[in-house]
Amino acid sequence: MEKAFLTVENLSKRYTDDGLPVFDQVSFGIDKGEFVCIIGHSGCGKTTILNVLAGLEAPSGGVVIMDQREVRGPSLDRGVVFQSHALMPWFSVLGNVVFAVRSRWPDWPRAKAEEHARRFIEMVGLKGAEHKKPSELSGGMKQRVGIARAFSIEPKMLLMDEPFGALDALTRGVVQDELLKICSATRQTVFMITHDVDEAILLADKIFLMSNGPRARIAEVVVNTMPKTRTRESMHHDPQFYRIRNHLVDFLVHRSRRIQEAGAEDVVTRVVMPGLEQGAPDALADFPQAAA
Ligand SMILES: Nc1ncnc2c1ncn2[C@@H]1O[C@H](COP(=O)(O)OP(=O)(O)OP(=O)(O)O)[C@@H](O)[C@H]1O
Repeated sequence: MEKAFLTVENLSKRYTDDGLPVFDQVSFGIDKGEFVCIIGHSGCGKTTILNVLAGLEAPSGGVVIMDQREVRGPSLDRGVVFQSHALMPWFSVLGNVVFAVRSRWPDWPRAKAEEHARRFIEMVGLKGAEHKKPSELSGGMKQRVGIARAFSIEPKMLLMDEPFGALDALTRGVVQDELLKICSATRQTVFMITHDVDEAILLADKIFLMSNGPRARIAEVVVNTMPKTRTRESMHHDPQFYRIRNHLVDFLVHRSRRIQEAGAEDVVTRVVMPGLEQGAPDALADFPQAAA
C-alpha cells in the first residue's frame, strides 16, 4: 500500500523515566492536501503530538515521516500557528510576514519578498493594514497575520494548535472562512487541534478522536462525509451534520474516558463514517471492553 504523505508510526511520549506515557502506540497517516482536526480532552497529549510533528519535541518511541523523510527537528517545511500569535511587536504586519519569507528564501531581493508577503496578507483579508504594528491590531487580525505568515513560507504541512481559541465567536467565524478559502486555493495539508466540534466539522476532512491519558490513543478516525462545499451557514441543514456532531460529543462525554478505563492495550484505531449511519450510532460496538 502506498504510504501517506505524513506517516506516524507507534509514537509514544513519556516525560519522566518512571511515569506512564502520555500517549503510546499512536499511528496515523495524513494524505497530501488533507485537513485533519484532532479532538480530545484537555491533557490527553494533543499539543505534545503536534510538537513532535513539528520537530520541537522528540518522541520517546516511534517515528514521524513526512514526504519520505524522518522528522528530527524543526524545519521550514512545517509551518506552525499557535493560539498566541507570537508576532514580533516591533515589526509591522508586512514586516512580520516578510521576515518569515526571507528566512525561507534568503536570496530573494526585498521587493520580491514583499510582493510575495503582500499576496498572503491580502488572502487573509488584511489589505490596507500592512503598515500597522501588532499593538494596533485586534486579536482576530493578529491571528490572521499568524496565518498569513505560516502560509507565506509555503510549508509542506501546516500545524495549528487551537489557532482560534482566543477569538470571539463572530471573529472566529470570519477567520475560519478565510482559512477555508486559502486551503481550497492552495490545497494545503493541515493538522489542527481544536476543542470545538462544529469547527472540526466545518474545516476537517477527517477528525481524529483521542482517548484520555495516560496512555492515550487515537481511538477513532471520523471521516467527514459532508459535501466539500459546506459553509457555516448551510451545514446545519444537512442531517449528516447532527449525526457527526452527536458522534463526536458522545466520544468526548462517554467513550474517551471509558476506553481509557477499560485499558488501552487492545484499542485499535477504527475508521468511522457516522454521517452516513442511519439511526443512533452504536458507539461502543467495536469497544466491547469499554461498553460495560
Ligand atoms: N514539558 C512537559 N513536561 C512534563 N509534562 C508535560 C510537559 N508538557 C506536557 N506535559 C504533560 O503531558 C500531558 C499532555 O499535555 P498536552 O499539552 O500535550 O495536552 P493537550 O491535550 O494538548 O491539552 P490541552 O487541550 O489542555 O492543551 C499533560 O498531562 C501535561 O501535564
